[in-house]
Amino acid sequence: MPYQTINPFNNKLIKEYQTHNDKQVEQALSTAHALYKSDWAQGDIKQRIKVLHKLSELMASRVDELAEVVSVEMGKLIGQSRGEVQICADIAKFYAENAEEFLKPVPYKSDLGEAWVEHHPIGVIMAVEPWNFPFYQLMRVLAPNLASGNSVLVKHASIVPHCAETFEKLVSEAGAPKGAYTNLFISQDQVASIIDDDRVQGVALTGSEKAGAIVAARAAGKLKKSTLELGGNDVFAVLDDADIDHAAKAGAQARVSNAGQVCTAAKRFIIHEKVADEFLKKFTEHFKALKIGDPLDKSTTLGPLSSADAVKTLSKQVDDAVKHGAKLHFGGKKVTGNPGNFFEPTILTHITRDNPAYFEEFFGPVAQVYIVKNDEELVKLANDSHYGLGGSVFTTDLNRARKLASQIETGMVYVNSPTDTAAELPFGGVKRSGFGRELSDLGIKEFVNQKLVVLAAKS
Ligand SMILES: NC(=O)C1=CN([C@@H]2O[C@H](COP(=O)(O)OP(=O)(O)OC[C@H]3O[C@@H](n4cnc5c(N)ncnc54)[C@H](OP(=O)(O)O)[C@@H]3O)[C@@H](O)[C@H]2O)C=CC1
Ligand SMILES: CCCCCC(=O)O
Repeated sequence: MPYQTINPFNNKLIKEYQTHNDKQVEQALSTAHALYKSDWAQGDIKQRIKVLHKLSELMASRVDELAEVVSVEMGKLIGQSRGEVQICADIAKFYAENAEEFLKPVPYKSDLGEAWVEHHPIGVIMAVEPWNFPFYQLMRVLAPNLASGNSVLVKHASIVPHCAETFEKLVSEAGAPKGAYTNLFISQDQVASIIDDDRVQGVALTGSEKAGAIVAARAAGKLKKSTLELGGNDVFAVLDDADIDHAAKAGAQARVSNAGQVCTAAKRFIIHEKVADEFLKKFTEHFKALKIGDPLDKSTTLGPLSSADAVKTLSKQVDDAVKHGAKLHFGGKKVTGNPGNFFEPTILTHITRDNPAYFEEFFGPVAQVYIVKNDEELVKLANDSHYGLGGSVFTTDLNRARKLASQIETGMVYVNSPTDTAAELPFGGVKRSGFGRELSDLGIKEFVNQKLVVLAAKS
């Protein structure tokens, strides 16, 4: 796949980027490994924390400029791109302020003697990242690993090379030495060869199940740990005692944010039968009010999908769903007469379990609406999924919410809010949504050696 910047708003090719050859890859690997062996990685964490503070300041001071790079390259609304840049600054700051605490030795009580667990970097980490949050996905893997002393090589998605190059420059400008973070415009075969290399000790991927399965299998074949954050088919549950105005507005936003291209977007709307008509009416009104347009125009409320292929995939999914009996309550088609990758906000109802759509993730502004009689039916439907990433429950009864949150088989559940993300909270899922956690104290420990040391009581 060529590394190209194509503006999804008008499908104009802006720039094609030169790929890296095997010699350049070896140079990057060798530099990253040498840095891991140096005092930079093995020595005082304070030198690394200083870089994260600077990186946070740099991103926070360039929100508008960096946000435009995102919106032009993958079509995110400019306001949402600004939010993405800001959370990147927050993540860098969070690890700058907390990594030392997370990685300090942990004492263990033992009859064997004085015991503690130390946290050491393990080497070069290969990261493979997607286009939908082109800076956030990079910061999510860089910040904890730079703090712990691991060197990071990244293969970013081939449709966001400007974001990839820009982020690498920011890390360098923040004072990170060469080798701490290296962006590689490489092929999938080159990724495989890098994973095979003994200097690489871990692999992190965010993306599709298909990519995750291939990359994690390659890593496992070399006995290397991987973390995967893959697709999701998150429920947005609305109980009979919920604030319907709030749920309908939050639900519409949760489905169409980033044009629906979010792994933790609300995708399956499971509504209690007592409030289904009211919810669907208000939810549909919000979809009708959406305004497609240039992501750089702040009056736009629904941007383009990331690529023409993404529109083709989504269009086929919707057509197939209807062919298998789903009812098209609203929308359903690619927007015509526009050079951009626009798809109508769409609502599908009456999806039965034998419809392929029932188990499919729709990575675009397409909502599936289901109606249930009670909480038991809700949980059964919510958990009848190959995925298990996030999910949300809207209700005024928090005890009922707590019970449901514990019963829903995902990595994250939010009550009275769509699934979100924050530096201090773990992020990740189960089942085919992947494994491992990013962010928070959990994210920094995925790729460290948690080494036990015991001073034996009896010599
Ligand atoms: N969890 C998440 O946040 C995301 C999930 N997705 C899921 O993925 C689906 C498709 O989106 P898409 O962008 O095509 O996702 P992909 O999984 O194809 O791409 C994600 C990243 O993986 C790389 N990649 C893909 N296959 C391989 C491979 N065999 N070896 C090494 N690297 C590989 C891609 O490179 P390249 O770009 O060069 O193909 C990209 O950098 C979406 O519908 C959604 O379900 C997508 C984006 C984010
Ligand atoms: C809100 C941001 C979540 C990003 C999750 C993803 O699509 O990878």
